[in-house]
Amino acid sequence: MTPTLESARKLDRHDPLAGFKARFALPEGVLYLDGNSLGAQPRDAREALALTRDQWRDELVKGWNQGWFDAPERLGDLLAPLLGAGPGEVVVSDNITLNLFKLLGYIIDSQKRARSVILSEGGNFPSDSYIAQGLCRFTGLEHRVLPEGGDLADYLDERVAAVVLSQVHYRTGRLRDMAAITALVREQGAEVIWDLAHSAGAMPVDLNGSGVRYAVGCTYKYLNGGPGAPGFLYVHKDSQARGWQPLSGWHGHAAPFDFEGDYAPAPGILRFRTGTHSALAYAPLEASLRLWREVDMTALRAKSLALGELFQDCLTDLFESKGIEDITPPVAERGSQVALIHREHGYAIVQALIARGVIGDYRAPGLMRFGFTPLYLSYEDVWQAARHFREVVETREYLGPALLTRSAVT
Ligand SMILES: Cc1ncc(COP(=O)(O)O)c(C=O)c1O
Ligand SMILES: Nc1c(O)cccc1C(=O)C[C@H](N)C(=O)O
Repeated sequence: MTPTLESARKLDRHDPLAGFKARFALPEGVLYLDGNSLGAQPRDAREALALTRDQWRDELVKGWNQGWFDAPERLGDLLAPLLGAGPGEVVVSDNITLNLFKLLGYIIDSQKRARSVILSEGGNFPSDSYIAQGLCRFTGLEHRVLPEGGDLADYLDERVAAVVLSQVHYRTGRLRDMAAITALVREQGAEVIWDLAHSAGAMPVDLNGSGVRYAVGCTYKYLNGGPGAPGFLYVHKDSQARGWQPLSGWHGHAAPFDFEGDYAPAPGILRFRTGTHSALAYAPLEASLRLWREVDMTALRAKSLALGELFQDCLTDLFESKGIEDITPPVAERGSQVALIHREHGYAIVQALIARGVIGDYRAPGLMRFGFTPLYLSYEDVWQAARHFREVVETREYLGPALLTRSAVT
C-alpha cells in the first residue's frame, strides 16, 4: 500500500533524530535531496565562520598559533570516531583527488617499488582514475582498469601495488563489503585505498574493524562542511612510518619551523599534510563535526534506509508505466541514496523538480539521484518530495520549455 501523509507524520513523531533538523539552515520551501553532493549548512557553521573571520581581523598572524595550524589533525581526531578510526589516524587536508595521489605514491614507496600497477575501477567517480593516470604518466607506473561489474580477484596479480575503490558507488549507491575486499587484496600482497565520499556521514564506517589501512574522503557531502571543505585521509597506525608521500611539503615535515634544506617526513599521520590550508574553510567543518559527535550512528543508518524506502514505496507503482528503472541496490547493500533512470527525460524531470523546490541531481546518462540525509530531512519531507515527483511525471510537466536549459552541476 502506498504510504499516506499521516503515516509519514507518525514516523516523524517517533524519530529520535528529529531534533537535529532545527540545527540546520535550509531555505524556506526547499526539499533538499542532494546532501550526497553538497550538504546543508549547520547553523553553528555560520557562527564559526564569523568567529574565524574576526580572529583574522583581530589576531592577524597570531591566529596560526591559536588553532589554525593544527586544525588538520584536530579535526582529524574529531572525525575519526565516525570512521571507526582512532586518534592520530585521520588528517583533514586537501581533497580526495590530492589525497589519493599522496597515498598511491606512499604505497609505491613503502613497497620499495617492487610492484608497479595501479588498479582503479571503471565507472567509479572519474577523478579517482584520472589521478592514477596522472601519477603513472609521470612515473612510469602502469594504470589498469577493473571493468564495471568485473571480478576483482581476476585482476589482482603480483604486479598490482594498489587498488582504488569506492565503498559506496556515486551513481548506483551500491555498498561494498569493505572487510572482505580488503582481506582479498592484502592476501595478494597489494593495498587498497577506500574512497569514502558517499559513506562518511551517510552510515557507520568501521575502518579499523574492517582491517583497512588506507582511505580518503570528503567532508562537503554528508558531513556538511561546506562547499570546498577540506578532504580527509586515513592511514592505520601500523602503516604510518613506511616511506614518503609524494607531495612532500613543509607542513608534513618533521620540524616545519626549523626551515631545514631537506625534507624529513613528520612522524605519524602528520606526514600526510602538504602546505598551507585555508583556516577559513576549517571553521564551519569543525562546527559541523562537533554536531556530528552528538549523533547516534545506528539511529542514523536506520533512518537513512527508512527514508529511502519511504521514497521508493511512494513511487514504485509509477515506475513501470512511466519507463523509470529503479537501480537502487537492495537495502542491505546500499548507501544513502535512491538511483532512478529515465533514459529520455531524466534530466528534464530533475529540472522540473528543482523548479518546484525539490532538489536532487542528474548524472548523465539518464540517472536521477536522490540523497537521504537523516539529520535534516523528515519523513514528511520525503513523502512530499515523492508527491512532487509523481505529479511531475504524471502530468509530464518536465516537457515545459523553460526547464530545458542545461546546468553543469545538478
Ligand atoms: C566518489 C568520489 N570520489 C571523488 C570525488 C571528487 O573529490 P574531490 O573533488 O574532493 O577531489 C567525488 C565527488 O566530488 C566523489 O563522489
Ligand atoms: N565536488 C563537487 C564539485 O566540486 C562541484 C560540483 C559537484 C561536486 C560533487 O560533489 C559531485 C559528487 N561527487 C557526485 O557524486 O557526483
